[in-house]
Amino acid sequence: MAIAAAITAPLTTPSHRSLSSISANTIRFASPVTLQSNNLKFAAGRAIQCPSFRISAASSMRIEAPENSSSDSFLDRKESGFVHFVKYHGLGNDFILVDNRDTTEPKVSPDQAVKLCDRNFGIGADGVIFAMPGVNGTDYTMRIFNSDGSEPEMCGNGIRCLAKFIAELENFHGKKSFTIHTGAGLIVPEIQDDGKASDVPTKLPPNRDQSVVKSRLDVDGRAWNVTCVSMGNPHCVTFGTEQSQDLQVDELNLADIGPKFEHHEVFPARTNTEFVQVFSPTHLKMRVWERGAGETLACGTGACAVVVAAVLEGRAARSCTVDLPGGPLDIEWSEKDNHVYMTGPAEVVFYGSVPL
Ligand SMILES: N[C@H](CCC[C@H](N)C(=O)O)C(=O)O
Repeated sequence: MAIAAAITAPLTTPSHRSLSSISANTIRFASPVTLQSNNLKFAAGRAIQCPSFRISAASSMRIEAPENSSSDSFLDRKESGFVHFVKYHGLGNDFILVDNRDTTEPKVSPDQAVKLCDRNFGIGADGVIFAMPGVNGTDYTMRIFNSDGSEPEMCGNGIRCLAKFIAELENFHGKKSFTIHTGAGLIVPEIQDDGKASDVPTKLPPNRDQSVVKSRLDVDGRAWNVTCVSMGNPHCVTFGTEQSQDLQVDELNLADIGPKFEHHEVFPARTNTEFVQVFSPTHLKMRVWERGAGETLACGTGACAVVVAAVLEGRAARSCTVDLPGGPLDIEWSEKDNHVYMTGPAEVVFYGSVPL
């Protein structure tokens, strides 16, 4: 079941609308990319302009709700003292999804999320995602806690799982659209009953066309070249050091180097870090150390950040397959509409109830 999902990270007001496309096989999101520079102060006192990509998804969605979903489904159970959830994953980047549509308060606290995400003493996941009531006129809101309890702005694999979760909860069939507010902006999935995904581009205000690529960042005594982008959440993409641009990602000790990037003083909100190997201009391989989650098997926003950074560094074409430890994602940064498309799976793993 291949699902592609969108990254939406409008720079500015949430007034723009974006659409995502979901089908039983493929969700395609279209996201215009604009560049904006952030000023970061490096330890050496040298400020670098660090581009932050803003992406706002705009396409439409087709979902085939599960045939057997019924009104008395498991998800309708409401015993007090328990949280009912559905475990989903997108390429092994796995999440506990909670129906939180009846309250604006997450039913699971950040501390409880840490416990639930524990792979030995809990359910086990990279994060907890809530389908919550909409705000400012949107149908739903997505909130997410990482497995360390921190709350990121956005999650690419997670939004694909959430869209499928909502379709099941609402028993969607036929043409249908709904809006999801996220910490990085709006996604408006539109279900097409003809199975087509139409793309409604979102117009983001032009940003300063400044961007700095392959900047030097000293980490752990080595001078890395990094391109930093925002998908609503922060990403630091590296293809290697000033000494060697031929990174062999499988040889990296991510548990050692990952936290040194994540907690580097130039990243006041911490960062997700993608380490990338280029097989060809259309085939990249990455490993990711996620902010607040550590090494994960996949990172949707990270894969998008990697392709945009690779294009800017002249290393890749605009359509690439990105191999992650959990599997491949197809990413396209469209020259035509400046959108980024991401295609990959989102799967239900199991249903469960947990006492809190
Ligand atoms: N840990 C990330 C959020 C999840 C992003 C990733 N799982 C994705 O699929 O985009 C952060 O703190 O920004």
